[in-house]
Amino acid sequence: MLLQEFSVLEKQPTLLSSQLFYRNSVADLTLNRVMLFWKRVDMSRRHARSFLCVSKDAKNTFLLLNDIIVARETEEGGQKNKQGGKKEKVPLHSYGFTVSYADRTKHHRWRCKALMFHCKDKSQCQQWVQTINDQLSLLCSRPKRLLVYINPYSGKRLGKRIYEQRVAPLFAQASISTDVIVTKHANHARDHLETEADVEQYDGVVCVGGDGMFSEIIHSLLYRTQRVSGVDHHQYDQDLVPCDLRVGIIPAGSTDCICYATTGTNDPVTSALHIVLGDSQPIDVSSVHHNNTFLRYSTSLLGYGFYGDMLMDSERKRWMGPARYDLSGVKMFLNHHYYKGTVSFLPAEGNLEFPKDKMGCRSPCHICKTSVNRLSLSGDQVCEMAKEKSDREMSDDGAWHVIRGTFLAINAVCISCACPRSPGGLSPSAHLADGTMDLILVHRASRLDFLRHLIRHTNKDDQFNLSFVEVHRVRQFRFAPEQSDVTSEAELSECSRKIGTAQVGSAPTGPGTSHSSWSCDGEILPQAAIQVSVHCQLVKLFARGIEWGSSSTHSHCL
Ligand SMILES: Nc1ncnc2c1ncn2[C@@H]1O[C@H](COP(=O)(O)OP(=O)(O)OP(=O)(O)O)[C@@H](O)[C@H]1O
Ligand SMILES: CCCCCCCCCCCCC/C=C/[C@@H](O)[C@H](CO)NC(C)=O
Ligand SMILES: [Ca+2]
Repeated sequence: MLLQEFSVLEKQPTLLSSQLFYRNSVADLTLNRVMLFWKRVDMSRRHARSFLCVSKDAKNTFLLLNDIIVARETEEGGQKNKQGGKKEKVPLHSYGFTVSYADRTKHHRWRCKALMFHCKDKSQCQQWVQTINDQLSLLCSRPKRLLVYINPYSGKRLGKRIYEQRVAPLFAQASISTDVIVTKHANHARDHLETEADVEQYDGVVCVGGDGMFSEIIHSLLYRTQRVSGVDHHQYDQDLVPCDLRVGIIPAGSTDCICYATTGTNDPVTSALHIVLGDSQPIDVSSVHHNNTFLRYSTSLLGYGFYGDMLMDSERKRWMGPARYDLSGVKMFLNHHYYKGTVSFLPAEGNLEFPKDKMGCRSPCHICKTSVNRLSLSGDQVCEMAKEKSDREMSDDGAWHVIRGTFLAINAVCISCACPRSPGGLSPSAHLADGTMDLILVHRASRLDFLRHLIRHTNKDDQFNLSFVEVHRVRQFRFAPEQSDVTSEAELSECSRKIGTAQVGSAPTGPGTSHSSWSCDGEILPQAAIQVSVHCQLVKLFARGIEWGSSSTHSHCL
């Protein structure tokens, strides 16, 4: 924070101010509506001198109220600090209080830290604790009650331990009450949330697991929201109603790309702190239809060809944990299958950036801020947008682009899909909440070229700057696989066995057949012919997007 900004915030009306002890020195501590700040007093001078003006180490002189978790009275004789440090000496007074706060550390990770102040008597100490906590209770975006689902089999099967050891203590510290359900089978969370849970009593739902668990949660929340609002999600062109309840993700899965792309890391403590502080980040969701039947929602990767085949192969290796993706990835790379089909898409119009621009989505993102959710618009604005939409569709073939080709991969992402394996993600400059998705078409190419493309996901080179790769920012797309005349009964029954849901008459999909299958956030879709439409800001997360800079940026440093 700049000194000028600090000076503005400092001038807010004072709520409480006293002289007390901080780090064995006398300090003037002040609380106003936006921050807690302190100035060390130089006792050797007649007039108190501001620590801010004289110290070379001007760190830790203020905390924004938004970053404070809680204030508590400290036990007599000092308290071990949270990082396992030494007991702080209590020099003159045995009464003290601790202020816990969220501190930004390297690589977008946050940690819970604590500051200790010592008071002259117990009543002063109590007054400080009470006043700080009263102010915190006015921050109404902070959750008080959460419903938590833990998938004990996600990723390396550490979900339960991660929650109990690293997350639950933070929730307890912030006085958040929780109902915790450890799932017993796939879709347990989805069914419970949809039919049994009394969602009205919660301020949010937390899933401990990976992208698949997040997908379960948002499916039930979105089903419920559309049902309550009388919206039929089977209608492809229907505007969907956004879900009010926020979702928190404690990463414990194999990919964790929703968490990584919305917080900048896959760190459980960071996610827990975003939840505790009540952050809110909307994200786009796409709906996938086959004819006029709704299939699924997607927030991360909708992938046909390479990723679809890889996902289908990796499902049989789930017991291997995250390594299953590496093995299946290598296998599919060596198989080098390509698939014929026709992709049609409606490009995103308006004042938008493009996927090849180097500007990513960084918080606070002006692109996402100005991309409004339809339901937050006035009646006139809705009419205007509806007219634009119908004009666009009337001029139909002019607006829709059609590409017939042979593809190694077709990927559609609403967000960057950054994850530990690919820190930039499948589309590094995709926006979290701009109402568009990036459609990446990887045309037939040699193995070596495809390898170059894949490797560029893992480094800073541009994976789109290759002649066989094209990328478009779109609002809708359709895919039709080329009809195969080699479909045999054996292929059909193999397909039904693999996905369990194949309809009689649908073409077989997957490696070794003429059609691939779509992986939709880790689930295999039963049909290859799909229509996809993006819905702007349909779901909200306890996150704040990726902030500028990856190194330590203490909010309390001047
Ligand atoms: N108790 C359970 N037993 C078996 N499967 C479960 C259980 N609970 C949830 N699932 C299913 O497990 C699937 C995968 O879980 P999850 O996404 O948490 O982990 P992952 O696949 O390791 O991670 P990622 O999706 O990030 O790659 C989910 O789609 C979910 O439906
Ligand atoms: C030879 C090196 C190749 C490295 C290629 C790395 C590319 C990794 C990109 C992964 C993006 C993952 C997007 C997220 C998808 C999830 O929905 C899904 C289910 O969890 N996970 C996967 C792996 O499909
Ligand atoms: Ca988007």
